[in-house]
Amino acid sequence: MATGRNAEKRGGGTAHGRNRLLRLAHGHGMALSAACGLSVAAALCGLVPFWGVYEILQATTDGDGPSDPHAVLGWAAAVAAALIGRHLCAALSTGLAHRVGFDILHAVRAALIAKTQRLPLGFFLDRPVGRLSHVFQEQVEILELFFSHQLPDMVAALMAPLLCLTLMALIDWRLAVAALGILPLAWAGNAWMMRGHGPRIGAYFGLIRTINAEAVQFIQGMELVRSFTVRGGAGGGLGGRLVDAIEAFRRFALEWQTRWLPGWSLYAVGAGTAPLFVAPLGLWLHGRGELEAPAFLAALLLSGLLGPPLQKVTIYGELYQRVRKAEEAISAILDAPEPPVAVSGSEPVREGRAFAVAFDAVSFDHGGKPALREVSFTAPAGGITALVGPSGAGKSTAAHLVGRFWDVGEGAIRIGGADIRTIPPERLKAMVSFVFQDSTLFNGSVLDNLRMGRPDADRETVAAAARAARCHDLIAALPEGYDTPVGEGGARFSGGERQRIAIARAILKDAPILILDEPTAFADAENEALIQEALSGLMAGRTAIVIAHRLDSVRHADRIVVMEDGRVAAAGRHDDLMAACPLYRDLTDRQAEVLRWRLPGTQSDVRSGFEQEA
Ligand SMILES: Nc1ncnc2c1ncn2[C@@H]1O[C@H](COP(=O)(O)OP(=O)(O)OP(=O)(O)O)[C@@H](O)[C@H]1O
Repeated sequence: MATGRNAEKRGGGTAHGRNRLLRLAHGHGMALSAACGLSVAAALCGLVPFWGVYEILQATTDGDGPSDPHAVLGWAAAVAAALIGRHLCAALSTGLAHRVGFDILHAVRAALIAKTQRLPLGFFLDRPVGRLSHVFQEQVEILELFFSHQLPDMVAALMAPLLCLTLMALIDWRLAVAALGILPLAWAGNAWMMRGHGPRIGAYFGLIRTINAEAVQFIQGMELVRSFTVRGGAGGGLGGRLVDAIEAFRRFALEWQTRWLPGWSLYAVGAGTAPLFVAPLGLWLHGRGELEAPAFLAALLLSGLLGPPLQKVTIYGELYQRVRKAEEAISAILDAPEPPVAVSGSEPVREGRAFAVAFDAVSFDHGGKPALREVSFTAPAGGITALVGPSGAGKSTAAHLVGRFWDVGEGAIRIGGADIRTIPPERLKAMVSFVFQDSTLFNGSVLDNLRMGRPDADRETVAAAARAARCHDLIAALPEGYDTPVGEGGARFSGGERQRIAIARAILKDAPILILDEPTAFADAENEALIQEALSGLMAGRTAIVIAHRLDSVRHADRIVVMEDGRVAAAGRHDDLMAACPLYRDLTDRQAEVLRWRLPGTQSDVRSGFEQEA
């Protein structure tokens, strides 16, 4: 059975990522420990004034005056130092933790970027952009927030109640025990609040991912949205889905808050009511002469300090669950299986200017749905091979497999005799160039975009490639020439102009194999002629696989492979196929019909196509 993308699931998993938080912290252990220690020190300093006041009261209410004036002064100084020390420690802790947080933020983003360059391109075709950008942005920031803020605060919030109880026990252990009376109520509130919390956090992130994915589609499809404003039309659909996603999130958040509130209220009341347990016992002990007034007062004040850190502990516990989910999403990318490189099993690549590309009984499924079945054909070295066939026949899938967007399920694709799975990914990347129907340009100058093909190319070489791709004049006429910014996604250029720049990029890259996916699909007549000229320059001496819907553009190809339903129906030259392949004849007839219906002047006549000398 062809396995295709299913193999990805088997090889994946997040086993390596289980302790990723710990691994991320590794190397920052000293700084993180210092940040947490300083945070605890700040909490301790916050308690010193209470203890100091207690000591001072003890010393001054004993008799006619302070029994030990030096001790009183000493405690006053300690209180003052603690007030300053508390803020100093907190500031140092924050500073240290932020350094670690931003280091980790940087390291995770760098790891994600490096990983995404090693992942097969199919990984990105299979996932919505919004979902991936949510991981790169928000979820990485959740980790940064955790290390910068939450971890030191959480440690301090856990330690503060223990310190409080210790001081109370030093005053009178019975009062400390009484303060523990808050625990049953707080525990019950916490348990109530946390019911079903794990799945809800998962649902929370799921809804945010949906909003991101819909927002990206909505903005990218704005032209469509504006053109179809009719109620229930495609535009209404895109906008409507985003509105629905936002509304679903609002409903979810409100429902979650409603469920969470009673438990939280119970917990907050429970955690904050220690004085109610301490006061009656203290009064009773004081009445029996077993507890002095200053000690009673200090214990009462200390018990009042138990509530806020305990409330923080719960909030941080909830935030920690979000951190775990974010870490899981990041790990799912970092631990995703990379295309394996087999070390043996085929001939080595036979060096040469051009390489033949051979499909050998290739089968492939898209997530269980068969897309290619035992496809075999050879694209001859240095020649043009056209893939034609009805929509959904598997042409794009076959072309993508040459670049290992996904790995074949069964069979093999060979370049120059070598199974592409044995070719190191960097080498394969250098061997194959793609030009798609609608090429993307990246924010940056025209020069930056062209140099993606060859980063070390000098300006003269870049200009020569642009001349060959018929876009030099267009670029030279721009206000800053080759240094002109292209605008977001190349917005400054028409579709046809973008295609010619993409072709110049491919000329610079100088890969021996070209995959062209209908590169003239969206061009007007004038641009189409220019793109054809540019492509002729690009294809010279290279092995080209061209996906073509318009058969007239490839009638001169060296080989035409007719695909139907994931299989090769026939292969040969135009004349042979016209004689022997009814499907090809039918496709050609239908196209001729379309050309007859074309409005006069809107499109070029049947073109010369990719000429054989190309
Ligand atoms: N990323 C994908 N995920 C799931 N199914 C896919 C994916 N890409 C293609 N398919 C399915 O695989 C089959 C072959 O699609 P493919 O795009 O390769 O055909 P095609 O001949 O290039 O079609 P077209 O001419 O319309 O572009 C179709 O049934 C299609 O729905």
